[in-house]
Amino acid sequence: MKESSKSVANLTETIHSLLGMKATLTPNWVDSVCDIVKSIHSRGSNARFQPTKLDSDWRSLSTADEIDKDQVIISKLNDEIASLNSRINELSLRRRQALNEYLDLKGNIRVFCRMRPITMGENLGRSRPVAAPDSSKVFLEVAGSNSRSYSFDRVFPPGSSQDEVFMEVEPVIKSALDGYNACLFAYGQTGTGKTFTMEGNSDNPGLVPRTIQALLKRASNSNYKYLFRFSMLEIYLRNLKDLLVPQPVKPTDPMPPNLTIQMDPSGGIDIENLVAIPVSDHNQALQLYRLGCRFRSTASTNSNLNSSRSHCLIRISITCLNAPERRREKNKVWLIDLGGSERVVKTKASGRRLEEGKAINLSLSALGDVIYALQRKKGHIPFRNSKLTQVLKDSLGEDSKTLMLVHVSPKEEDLCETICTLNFAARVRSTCLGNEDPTEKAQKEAAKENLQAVIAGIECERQKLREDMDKLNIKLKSLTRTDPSCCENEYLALEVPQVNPDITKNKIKDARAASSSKLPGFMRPTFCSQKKSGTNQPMFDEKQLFKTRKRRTSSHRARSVAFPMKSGSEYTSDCSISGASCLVDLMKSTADVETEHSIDTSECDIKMVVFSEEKKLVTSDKMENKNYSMQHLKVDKWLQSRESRLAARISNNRRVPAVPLPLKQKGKEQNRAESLHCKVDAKDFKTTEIDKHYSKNEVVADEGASSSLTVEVEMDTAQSKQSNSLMNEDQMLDMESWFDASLILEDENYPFKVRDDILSGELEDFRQNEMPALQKSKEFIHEHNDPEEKFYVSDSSSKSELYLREVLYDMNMEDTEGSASPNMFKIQGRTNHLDLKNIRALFTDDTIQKNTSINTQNVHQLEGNAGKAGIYHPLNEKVQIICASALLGLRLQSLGFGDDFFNGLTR
Ligand SMILES: Nc1ncnc2c1ncn2[C@@H]1O[C@H](COP(=O)(O)OP(=O)(O)OP(=O)(O)O)[C@@H](O)[C@H]1O
Repeated sequence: MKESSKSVANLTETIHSLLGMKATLTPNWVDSVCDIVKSIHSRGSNARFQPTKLDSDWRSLSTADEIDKDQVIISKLNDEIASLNSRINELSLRRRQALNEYLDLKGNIRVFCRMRPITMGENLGRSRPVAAPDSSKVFLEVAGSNSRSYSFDRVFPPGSSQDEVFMEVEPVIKSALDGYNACLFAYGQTGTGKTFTMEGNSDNPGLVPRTIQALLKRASNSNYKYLFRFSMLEIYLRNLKDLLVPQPVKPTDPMPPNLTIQMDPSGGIDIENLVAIPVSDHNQALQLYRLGCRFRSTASTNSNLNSSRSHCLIRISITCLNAPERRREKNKVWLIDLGGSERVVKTKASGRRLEEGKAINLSLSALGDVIYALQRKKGHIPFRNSKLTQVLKDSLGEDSKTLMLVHVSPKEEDLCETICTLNFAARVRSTCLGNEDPTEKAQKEAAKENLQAVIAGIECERQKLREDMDKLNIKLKSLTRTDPSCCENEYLALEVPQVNPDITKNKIKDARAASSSKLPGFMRPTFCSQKKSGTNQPMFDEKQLFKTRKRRTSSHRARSVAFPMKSGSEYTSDCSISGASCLVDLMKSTADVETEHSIDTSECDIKMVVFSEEKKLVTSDKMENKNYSMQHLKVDKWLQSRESRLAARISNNRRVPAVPLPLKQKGKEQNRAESLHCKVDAKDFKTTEIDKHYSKNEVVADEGASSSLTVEVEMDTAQSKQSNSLMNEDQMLDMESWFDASLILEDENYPFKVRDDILSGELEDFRQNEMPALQKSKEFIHEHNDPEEKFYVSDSSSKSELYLREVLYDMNMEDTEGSASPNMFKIQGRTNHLDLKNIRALFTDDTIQKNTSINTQNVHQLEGNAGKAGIYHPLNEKVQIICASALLGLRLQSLGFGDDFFNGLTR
């Protein structure tokens, strides 16, 4: 049965292949096929093959009526679709070649000129200095005999519409779909309509929305699947800024990372950290574009109330694999709204405006040089002269299409700027009126027209074939009851990369780590420099991205003030500045009017656009993000509490290191200690801490030796080494945490009481994390407790003694080489900087210093008050000598103690 099902499954394929060889069919073969079919029917298989005669070709099939008619039709349809498909591909290839030839004839670098109309309220002046006598010439009327005319690939007079402009641009867009890199520039004096051409308005959309629409529409009509990714950045004062990353609003807001230009081995340019968002829908792309526009650096100038102070670059990356008509699998289209060129002599700009103007002019000049060099096919192309040309290096070469839309003002007062602009355009185009040979020009025109006709013919034929294919697909669908597009093997299953902030963040982090790890230490960025440059911030800060930043409401805007600029400045126009920046700016030069960088855009806006069509993904990712966030929250919480604890300690003037209790407390506390040795999770944390300390130092208050005032330190090197070898890294860490927590304060009734405020926050952490480890270490200490290795201190052990004990303790921790370490110093080899800091703090603490200064005078004073709680007991001379020697030997100074302390001990 299994075998028969298999043969049924294979039958279709077998028959198809046999039908494909119908020319060589023999009656015997036909009979054998019919037998197979019959045998299948007789076995009751669910195959529905009803061979019938379809056309004359099949009359030879004696049992044709048993062949499934549907299957034959389906196979025929598939064949026809496949042949149509290959024909369309062939035509596409021919069209690409023809288009490329056409664009070559037109010039890979083409220059258009658009003249801005006179806007409402503008004074035209006495005469009209700029005129467009035909569609390729601009005539400039200058006083005297200096009138000039300039030639362009196309001139758009003042009344021309956005549609007309786009029609001329469209071949470049088609070329971009064919796999060529393309650049579209809007160049011109400030206020001449560059942004209008590129962006347009709701009634007259500009080149950017039209280009996006055209690309998406054409791609949807293609046989292949395209992936588009949208990026937007600006070059402001020689810095690259990603416009799709939320920009800081307040000075305290984190800076987005700086973008850097990278060149891959194949010469391709990549902008590191630049966000590229996959777009599949026109509206989605437009929303991103609008969001990016809101982050642009703009300011009010004399010439334009809303002047762009940077170059705005939109990059549409196109990926399409295996399409034969494409030049390369990945290419990009750049749509660039250049900053307005300015004449500083005229604008009299100063301060930031001057800087901005200078930066814009320099990069425009660099761009002109590059295009000029490319036109002249020079050996050296000066790409490195500006960030703009560096970014566009791989999109401005021979194999790319470049279109520059030069904008001029119709006003007489702008004549100088217009001349500059037209000269720039002429240089870029490398041709002026009169330079071209008329015969050559006519031939070129004829060839262009011919190619245009070829392209139109191909497109028409392709369209017809496409329609036929669509019809066949519908028919096939009705027969197979499946979506033929799914079966179309020509379509590539392009996996659209999802924007995962975590991945992006990690990628950037890794990349940074990798790049910085290659550098020697002194060249690596410090924390401060990173913070300054913003590189320490993740590109997609999770908190930032998912947190709704408060939008500036209209009331907030209303609080912005409008004030006139100082006379004499170029900013005679009123400038709206937010209240926050107002005072600062008034104090500065008025020329330094705040450039508006980021307005009214929240991260949520971007998120909404990016994830609008990927809600499912977000939902599933959310869980991961949540877990991730929770983990981070835990760590953050821990770090915060730790920081606050440290801060509290540092600011606390009454801080003393942990010391064992004086004799009079001994009995009570020893009992507590004993009870806690058995019960580690006791509720009384204070006692636990104290007990821990006892355990740590193995200090035993000896009642019998209460008046001896002797500290005996017995050192057993062998034992010590053994102990050290037994203490593992975890235990060391636990001990460190534990020491960190063991701060106690003086109190009248309970002289060495654990500070509740410090420890309360730690209690839970301690119970959960440190207690088990502590218990382990305690057990360890008890296990290795040798009575001979104990510190013997008097009942009335003073703070001084105990302080020295602390010093010795820390010293021994520092002295990893020291062979004379007592067994009790089990954390040898690890520097406990926190404890060290605590001890240092003693010496800077007035109150404590008074009591703990170890000099003879103080010792005598303290001796007199030995019986009183809270007063240090004088030290025995012997102890002083031992300790001083030990301190000396163990490089006290390397611990950071000053000479005062050292002298005090040795005196
Ligand atoms: N072709 C046009 N039709 C109608 N209005 C136009 C046209 N060109 C420009 N404008 C208007 O002129 C003004 C200035 O234009 P726009 O802001 O686009 O200049 P710009 O060259 O981008 O200036 P900048 O370089 O300072 O940013 C705008 O109000 C715009 O609407």
